[in-house]
Amino acid sequence: MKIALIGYGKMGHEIEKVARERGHEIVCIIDINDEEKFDSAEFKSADVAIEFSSPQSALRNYRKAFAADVPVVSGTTGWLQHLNEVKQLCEKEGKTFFYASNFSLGVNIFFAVNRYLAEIMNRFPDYDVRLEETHHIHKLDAPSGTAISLAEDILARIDRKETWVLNEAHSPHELEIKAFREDEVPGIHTVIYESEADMIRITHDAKNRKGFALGAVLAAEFTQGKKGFLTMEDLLKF
Ligand SMILES: NC(=O)C1=CN([C@@H]2O[C@H](COP(=O)(O)OP(=O)(O)OC[C@H]3O[C@@H](n4cnc5c(N)ncnc54)[C@H](O)[C@@H]3O)[C@@H](O)[C@H]2O)C=CC1
Ligand SMILES: O=C(O)C1=N[C@H](C(=O)O)C[C@H](O)C1
Repeated sequence: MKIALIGYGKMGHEIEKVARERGHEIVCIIDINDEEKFDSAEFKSADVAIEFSSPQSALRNYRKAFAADVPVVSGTTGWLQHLNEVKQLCEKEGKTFFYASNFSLGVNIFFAVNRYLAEIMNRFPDYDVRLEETHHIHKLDAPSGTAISLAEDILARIDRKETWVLNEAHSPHELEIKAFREDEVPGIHTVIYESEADMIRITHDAKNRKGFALGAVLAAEFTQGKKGFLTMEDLLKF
């Protein structure tokens, strides 16, 4: 496949490696201040663009890629206030867009375990639930996109929780998410259930960025011949 990269930072470099190992060609690399490249023949020749940039630039990049009729796979976090707009572009204008707050297989298995545990815990109100995430000090958004996905899955299943909050919860109906920033940590997410008697903790701890990058390239391969808004549930079928 011919792949364009939008955002050539930590993830862009990791994705380039995995994509080349899987036999793909990188036809165009667009980083900050490269906007004219969206109009280039190289970009327009791409079968798909993989976008990992910043919360502030993601939506503009999607629009630019769609205008060139290039499908987009994006892992950028912190832009979800525009989600409905992007879904509408897919539905009304037949664009292809694959989004995941976390592309790693391990995290998507962890999401399934989180959903199952939340279903059980809905019947046990003695347990309070909270989330913690730890990432490298360069991360621009908090809480992480992955923590928000975990929180939304919990809110959909635990009736006693109504909304998530970053930092301290002030009511039992709030689901607390604590975000820590330390050194070069690739990403740790923990869901904690605590009663007066005990504590149950489930954790996903990324050892590096390879899992995110492989998932993004698999998603790019999956977009071929497909239209609409796609997610890891479409790719992994669980
Ligand atoms: N969904 C997932 O599995 C994962 C998501 N992420 C998310 O991906 C995003 C990027 O992460 P990293 O690569 O670690 O960040 P990074 O800061 O290392 O790289 C971002 C790159 O985007 C570039 N950029 C900034 N504005 C741009 C623009 N307007 N157009 C094109 N490029 C632009 C920057 O110059 C930089 O090279 C973050 O939002 C992060 O949370 C990160 C890892 C996994
Ligand atoms: O910024 C990162 O590094 C990561 N961002 C994603 C998120 O916000 O959940 C995924 C992963 O945790 C790494």
